[in-house]
Amino acid sequence: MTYWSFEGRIHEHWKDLAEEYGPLVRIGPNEVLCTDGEVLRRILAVRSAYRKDDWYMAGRTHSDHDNILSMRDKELRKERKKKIMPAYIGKGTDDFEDGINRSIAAWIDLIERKYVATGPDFRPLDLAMHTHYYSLDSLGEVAYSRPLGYLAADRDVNDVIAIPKKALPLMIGFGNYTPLYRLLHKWPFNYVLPRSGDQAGLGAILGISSALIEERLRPESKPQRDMLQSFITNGLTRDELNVEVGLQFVAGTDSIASAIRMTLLFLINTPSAYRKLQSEIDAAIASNLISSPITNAEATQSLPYLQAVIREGLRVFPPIASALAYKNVPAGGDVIAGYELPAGTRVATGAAIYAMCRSKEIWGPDADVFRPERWLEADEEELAAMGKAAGLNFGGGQFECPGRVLTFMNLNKVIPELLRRYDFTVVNPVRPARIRGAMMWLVEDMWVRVEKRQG
Ligand code: HEM
Repeated sequence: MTYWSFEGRIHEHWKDLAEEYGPLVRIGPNEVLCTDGEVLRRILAVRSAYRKDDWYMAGRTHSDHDNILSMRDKELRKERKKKIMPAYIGKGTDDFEDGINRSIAAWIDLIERKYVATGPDFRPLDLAMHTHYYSLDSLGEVAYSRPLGYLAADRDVNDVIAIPKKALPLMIGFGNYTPLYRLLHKWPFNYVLPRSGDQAGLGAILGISSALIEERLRPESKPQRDMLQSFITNGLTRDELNVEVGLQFVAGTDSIASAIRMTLLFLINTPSAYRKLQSEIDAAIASNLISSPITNAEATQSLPYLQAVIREGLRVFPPIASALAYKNVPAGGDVIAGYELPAGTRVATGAAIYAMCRSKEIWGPDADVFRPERWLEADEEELAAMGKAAGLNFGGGQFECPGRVLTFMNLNKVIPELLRRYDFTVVNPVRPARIRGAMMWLVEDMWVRVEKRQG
């Protein structure tokens, strides 16, 4: 497991094991991989007695305090969720769309200034980096009411993207030895972890978010209507603010960047789907069905093919595909696929995502193919089953990702805004990008040529 983790291909290994051995595979002395959708939903359900395993310590952004991802105690999790969920569903905040619109405008402005090809003369654009700059700025807009400035700088300021990319394979590799995590969070080993105020890497982002929190907590500062303000209003303490805001950057930027960039890459490489989507967008513009910038409601109501593209993009390339995300079998044990599992057994629910999203049993012989049409051809019953399987992308039940609303809003807006203006082609069709999986995807060199569309 460690070897495959360092190689960046552990997700393929899980998929192969599930194909070879069926819905329950013993992957370690006390560890199993389960790919039975019904069982997974039962494990994750709101009332399930399963709890997060200590593996989740990997999700800590600060050694001394847990965030909602790393927190394992059920009661503490419930309490914390009550305080953070209003922000995630936009209760009491300004419309998330305003912030997203500002970031899309900044990205388009950057493309217009530097990357539009004129004849043979063109400057390649790295979609791997640009999608990440966009997601950092857009989260800054909705979380703090200000962009972090990555699109304006058009570079990885303080290596906040490059350094975590180097660290993630190590974290995932060591994640196979959970006791090492416990050690890593203790003095003096915790000195190797990122710290707020570091000059570079995640620590630099934690420093920026901590400064913004301090600024907002000053008695004289004017309250805003953003996620940070909602966290404060709902009672998060200074320490809790730091860990929850830090987590937003860990969980909510690379994931959205990956969803945008991989959906775009699959579209570029599937010209029939690319053209169909552009035609749908053009027809909607001609019939005045969508504004500029497009609203989330318009995208969901007037662009059915876009909806299919988004669902297919998330299915074929799940943004978080190689996290083990162990949950512990509760007291009394459990029976899965006819096997009795004792209390404490670790069920790798996260490792199931890629295997399920690419399962031929669920999706048919073309499971590995990007084919948005499958979402439009399915009848109601099939659609419900497909939605359930692909929905695992966001976890589920008591462990469900709270960033779902933001994710779909970003995809609904960014993809049509780019495709209505530009045509993208990959610079190197033989190797469109360098991609490795390490919980998130480590994507480099996704160079594209951008041409402005006529008319
Ligand atoms: C394509 C986008 C995304 C995907 C696929 C995704 C997926 C996931 C998954 C699989 C989990 C873990 C479930 C588990 O522990 O079993 C998770 C948790 C989480 N995600 Fe997301 N996520 C996405 C975007 C976001 C965004 C945009 C944010 C925030 C701005 C976010 C914040 C979180 C948080 C805070 C948790 C921890 C929840 C908890 O433990 O209760 N995610 N996400």
